[in-house]
Amino acid sequence: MNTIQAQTFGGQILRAHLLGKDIFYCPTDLHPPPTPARGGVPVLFPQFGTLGALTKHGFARTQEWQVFSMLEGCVSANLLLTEQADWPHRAQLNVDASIEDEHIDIYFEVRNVGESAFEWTGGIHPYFLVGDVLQTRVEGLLETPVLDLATVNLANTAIDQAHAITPEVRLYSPNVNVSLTQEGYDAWQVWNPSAQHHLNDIPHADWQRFLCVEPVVLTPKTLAVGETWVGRFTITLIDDIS
Ligand SMILES: O=P(O)(O)OC[C@H]1O[C@H](O)[C@H](O)[C@@H](O)[C@@H]1O
Repeated sequence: MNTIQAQTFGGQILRAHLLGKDIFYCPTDLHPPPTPARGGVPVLFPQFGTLGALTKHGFARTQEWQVFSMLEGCVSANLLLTEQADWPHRAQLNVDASIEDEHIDIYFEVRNVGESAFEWTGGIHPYFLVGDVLQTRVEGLLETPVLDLATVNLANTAIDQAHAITPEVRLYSPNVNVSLTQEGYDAWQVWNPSAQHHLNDIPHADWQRFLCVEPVVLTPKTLAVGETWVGRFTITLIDDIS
């Protein structure tokens, strides 16, 4: 059965079970709030990473959202993000995810409901459960048509690369083979913390179990008052291992 599970903290999808496969890495012992949950699909807004002066990856992932599970296999999460320190704006964020047949569709919508225009970066940060990142490759990135994770020295160094956007990339791994398609974003960020990581919110060896391939907005987008931006991200299970 296809199922999808989310939590209100961060409006975060945690797990999705698609045609018998767990798609996302998510530790069983998640650190409780206010630590952002490391796993599933965090939402990053209004700042990607350290691309500005705000808190890393913005505030959305550490707020309590409203989550509605309307039907089995559908999640709708909403957050009215009000003024924060150094961010005197208001944004309505919606994440709508549905899982059907061999797809997971995730819509991320940002609407400026304040009284001033704002710039933002961000996006979504899926942790794909790959089984073994050292036997994983990503195909279809513009500058690196075949990114073979076995060759990037993850024993010593993290991979943290931004690639110009392409409509589709494919992730081939021992756990899942998926096609990733998007509209609205401007980059794919590829991240794995390597064996040398200092993350204290996952079992140490788990670095090898996931790879993040993130549809993101890295060039600041301006949203005028009342304007809405929509990003679409679709994960499709594929069978061929070429
Ligand atoms: O540890 P976090 O704050 O959740 O960030 C995890 C990672 O997110 C993104 O992939 C960034 O590109 C990385 O630089 C960052 O380390």
